[in-house]
Amino acid sequence: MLHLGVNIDHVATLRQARYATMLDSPNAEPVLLDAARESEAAGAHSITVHLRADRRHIQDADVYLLKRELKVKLNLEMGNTPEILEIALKVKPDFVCLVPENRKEITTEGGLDVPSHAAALKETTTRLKDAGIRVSFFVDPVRDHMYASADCGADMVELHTGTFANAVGAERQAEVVRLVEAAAQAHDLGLQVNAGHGLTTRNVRDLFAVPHLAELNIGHSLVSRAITVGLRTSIGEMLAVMGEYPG
Ligand SMILES: CC(=O)[C@@H](O)[C@H](O)COP(=O)(O)O
Ligand SMILES: NCC(=O)COP(=O)(O)O
Repeated sequence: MLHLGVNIDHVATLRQARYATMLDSPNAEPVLLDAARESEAAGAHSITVHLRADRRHIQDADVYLLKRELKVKLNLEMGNTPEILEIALKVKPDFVCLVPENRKEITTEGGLDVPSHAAALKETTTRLKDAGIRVSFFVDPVRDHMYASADCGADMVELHTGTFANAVGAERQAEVVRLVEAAAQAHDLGLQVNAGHGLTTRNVRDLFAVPHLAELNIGHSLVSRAITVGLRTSIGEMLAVMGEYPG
């Protein structure tokens, strides 16, 4: 069964639009924990949050609160920096997904360059795994990056689907081929295969040619759709489509 990790970053984006950095201030809405609970009630298998260095959406206190209150597993996305690593080691989420981060980007623009940063990634992965945290690498569907992820000790890869989501026609088909090959390689290397970024109920069926998928992490489209139909319906619609995955 294909699992859904609901990314609630952009619930916090709306809260931060009023700079409600004091999470107990009267204008700190929407309440992130309410969104997490709605997601759980809708059938989310895990909750994903990205604690960015610039704290543009998720705040440190959110991560501690979610870890304490969630019934489902917590997946923390983070750049490989000493500051965020120390927080991860204190919070002890169930999973960490290491992602590239660029302060000026509007959203995550691609996967980690694993071969170029192998030593640093390996060291962080070891520290996280020693703390009992399963580690995922957010990667583009590139052969070398699958091998390098396994070499660094990652348990999982999350295949970056942003290029897939932005492509149309033949370009999307070409990206699907890359994702199919990368998923097969990662699986052969013993890595759990996840995917995410830019996925919607309109494009996700095109991804179903990719084998071995265990989990999709989806946020922006679910939160956007929730504005008109509510989070439970939005997540329910996605889970219904994901139920068609043949794997
Ligand atoms: C790594 C990733 O794909 C998610 O974190 C996604 O980027 C949502 O967060 P942002 O929109 O802040 O990038
Ligand atoms: N890692 C991808 C993720 O968590 C959600 O990405 P998006 O659906 O918000 O683009």
